[in-house]
Amino acid sequence: MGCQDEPLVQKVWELYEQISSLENLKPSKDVNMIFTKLVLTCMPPNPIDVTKLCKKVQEMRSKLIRLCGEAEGHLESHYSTILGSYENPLDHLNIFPYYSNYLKLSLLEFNILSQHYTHVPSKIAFVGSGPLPLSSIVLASKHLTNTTFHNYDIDPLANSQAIGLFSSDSDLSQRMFFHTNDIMNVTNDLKDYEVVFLAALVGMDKEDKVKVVDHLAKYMAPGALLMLRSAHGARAFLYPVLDPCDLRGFEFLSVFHPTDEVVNSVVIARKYAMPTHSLEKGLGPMILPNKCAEIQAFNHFNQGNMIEELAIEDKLS
Ligand SMILES: C[S@@+](CC[C@H](N)C(=O)[O-])C[C@H]1O[C@@H](n2cnc3c(N)ncnc32)[C@H](O)[C@@H]1O
Repeated sequence: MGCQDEPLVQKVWELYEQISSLENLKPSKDVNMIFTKLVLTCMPPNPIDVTKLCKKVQEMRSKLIRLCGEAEGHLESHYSTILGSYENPLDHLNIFPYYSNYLKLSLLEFNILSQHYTHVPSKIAFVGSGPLPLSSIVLASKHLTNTTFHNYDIDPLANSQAIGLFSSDSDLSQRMFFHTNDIMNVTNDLKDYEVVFLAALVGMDKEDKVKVVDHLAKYMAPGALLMLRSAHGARAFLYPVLDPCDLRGFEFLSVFHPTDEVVNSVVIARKYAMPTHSLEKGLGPMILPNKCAEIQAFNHFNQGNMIEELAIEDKLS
């Protein structure tokens, strides 16, 4: 499979060259047009497996993911500034071009969470909330209306922009908290959260993202849920991909690959109830996710979207 001979790879490569030659990635007609083309080019069905691409294309992919992340940050900051100028910012969220995507993504995440968590979480952490924390806003205002959200961002400017959006909202201003910190420096506080969400742009490649997941596995409470965003098919040109075997210390529960305009795949996993070293002695449930090769995934379809769960054979008994 593909180096630059694949038509899709050629198209993405052309767009990458246009993006990397832009003067800057701040929102403008040209920037918006090129990124819209890129997102449409990567829309399913594009069953490309990016792990099988040649080295040159892999290098392009990791640069493109970083460029997309930079552009997303500028886009959020731009609209957060505009929203912050309104008297009631949260009444005008629909000025953000991808607001409807967040409505769909947050509904999807809430539904998947509800399948694995029987009661309403009281405290949630959102890691990588950004200058426009739409995931937390939509989840808190439309789905988890009694839950407190602790938003973490490494960028103080992102948090100061985000905080400015809530002052006029009597409900959310009491339930949204912001912490400026690299999540890798947050330790004991992580055990307070029943659910931790990990934004797609925390960890810009698999290696960095796995480091964050390992850190969360070390400090999250046993049994707590991790919801993270990945990508599938050609959308892996836009975001890093995490596989079940990357979730060391967690029991992989499921991954959902949307086929509509929601770009991110949604992964849910549960922190093992006991330290993984005791699991390896066969004292706990079956396979550890890091034994990838021994896990067979099976897919079943739900309204055209693909849900992957794992048929885990008992290899330790
Ligand atoms: C652009 S936002 C996207 C999230 C989006 N606003 C949402 O609601 O889903 C991603 C944010 O992750 C933050 N980030 C990246 N690495 C991080 C880290 N190690 N710790 C905390 N925040 C991080 C970036 O500063 C950025 O603001």
